[in-house]
This record gives sequence, structure tokens and C-alpha cells, in this order.
Amino acid sequence: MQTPDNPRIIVALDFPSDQPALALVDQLDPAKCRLKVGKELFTRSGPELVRKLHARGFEVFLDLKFHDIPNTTSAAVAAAADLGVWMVNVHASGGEKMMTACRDRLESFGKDRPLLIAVTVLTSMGPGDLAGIGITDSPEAQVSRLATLTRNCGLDGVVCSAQEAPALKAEQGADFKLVTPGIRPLSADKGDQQRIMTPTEALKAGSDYLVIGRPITQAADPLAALEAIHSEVVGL
Ligand SMILES: O=C(O)c1cc(=O)[nH]c(=O)n1[C@@H]1O[C@H](COP(=O)(O)O)[C@@H](O)[C@H]1O
Repeated sequence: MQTPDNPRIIVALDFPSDQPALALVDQLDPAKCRLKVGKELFTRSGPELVRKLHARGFEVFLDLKFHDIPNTTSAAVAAAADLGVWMVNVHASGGEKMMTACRDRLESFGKDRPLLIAVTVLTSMGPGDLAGIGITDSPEAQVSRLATLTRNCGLDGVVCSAQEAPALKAEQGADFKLVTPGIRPLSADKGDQQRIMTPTEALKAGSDYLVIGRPITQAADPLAALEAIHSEVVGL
């Protein structure tokens, strides 16, 4: 079994621009976390911010959730690989041809290619939302179907809720990476997240990487918050 490499904590940089993001990052330790850059921050600050994070020694998950025709999406994934990011993602609902094109395009980057991860069903979507787009199966069944498609297309794993991790590990195998948001230490506010788990519970459930935002970014002492979670999970 291939074990996920440390650090397993990914701090979500949900900031409107690079100044507050870098002010936070400069309090963190690249030995204890990786960083996630999403649509808002990337749209404002772009590849230059990613280069600044790399220069500070951090590995980056570029969370742009690409979803387009195979030619366009695979070119975008290759652009992310050129930038040197550690992980990049697409929507599994883009389908087999799209995911396979992305995987094939990354092969030329060899062993240094980014991990390629697919989003299944967003944690913000319930059964009513799925019905609204013509999917009458439960969210769990749809997650399972899209995770199987993702694995069959040769991708490295999926973003999912830690609550789905035990079933997905059993169905997809230990090497299929599970990247899970909705993580809350016992002492932290739940905020707008509904389906939460503690870091320890999530790793025991089968998560490989924990996406954590506000419990670290909004803490009075972000490094202390990161270190507390890191020491809780480092041996798991
Ligand atoms: O793709 C994601 O990262 C993501 C998917 C999902 O289904 N739910 C979810 O919360 N996220 C992200 O995970 C992070 C969670 O942040 P906190 O709730 O502050 O810990 C945010 O950047 C969300 O956008």
C-alpha cells in the first residue's frame, strides 16, 4: 500500500488577495502543512502568488476544479503542471474522455507530475440539488459512481467528505487518495460546515489529506493551531 506523504494538512487560503494570504502564510511552517489556492485568490493574484508560495518552501494544491471539453481541460491541467503545483483538480462529471485526456497530458511530466484529483459531488449539494440536475440517485450513490469512473480513468483520487471515506476506501482501494474538507478540531467553531469530523476521526476513517481553513486561518495564533493539529495527526 502506498502511504500518503506528509504533511497531510492542507491549509485553505480563502483570502481575497495576496496580502492577507501571505501575512498568514508567513506565520506557517512548510514542514507541517501544504497550501490550497482556490478560485478567488487565484483570479486576483494568479500564478505569481503560487510562485511566491513555492519560494517560501510550500507545496500547493491548485483548487480550480476544471470542467470543460477534454482539449481545454487537459491544457489547463498541463498549465498547472508547468507551474509546478503538487495537486490539481477537475470535476469528475466532466466525464471519462475529459479525465482520461487530463491524465494522458500529465504523463509527459513524469514522476514530478501533480497529483490529479476529481471532485465528485460538492458537499454543499443534497438530494434536492441532484434531482434539479436530473440525478435521482442519492448523493452517496453518485459519489460512489463518480469515484469509480475517476479511478477507472487513472486519476489519483477524489475530494469527498470524510464521512464518505470508509465506503470509498473499501470500494476503490487503499491507494486511491481521499482529500477531505469539513475538518474541525473539537475546540473549533463548526461555522457553515455541516458534515464535520475531527482530524483524528477523518484520518481513521480513511482520509489521506485534510483540507482545513478557518480553524487555522482565523485562529488568534495560526502557527499554534497548525502545530496542535499536526501533533494530533502526525503519528496516524
Ligand atoms: O474543494 C474543496 O476544497 C471543498 C469542497 C467541498 O465539498 N467542501 C469544502 O468545504 N471545500 C473547501 O474546503 C475549505 C474548507 O474551509 P473551512 O470550512 O474554513 O475549514 C474551503 O476552501 C472550501 O471551499
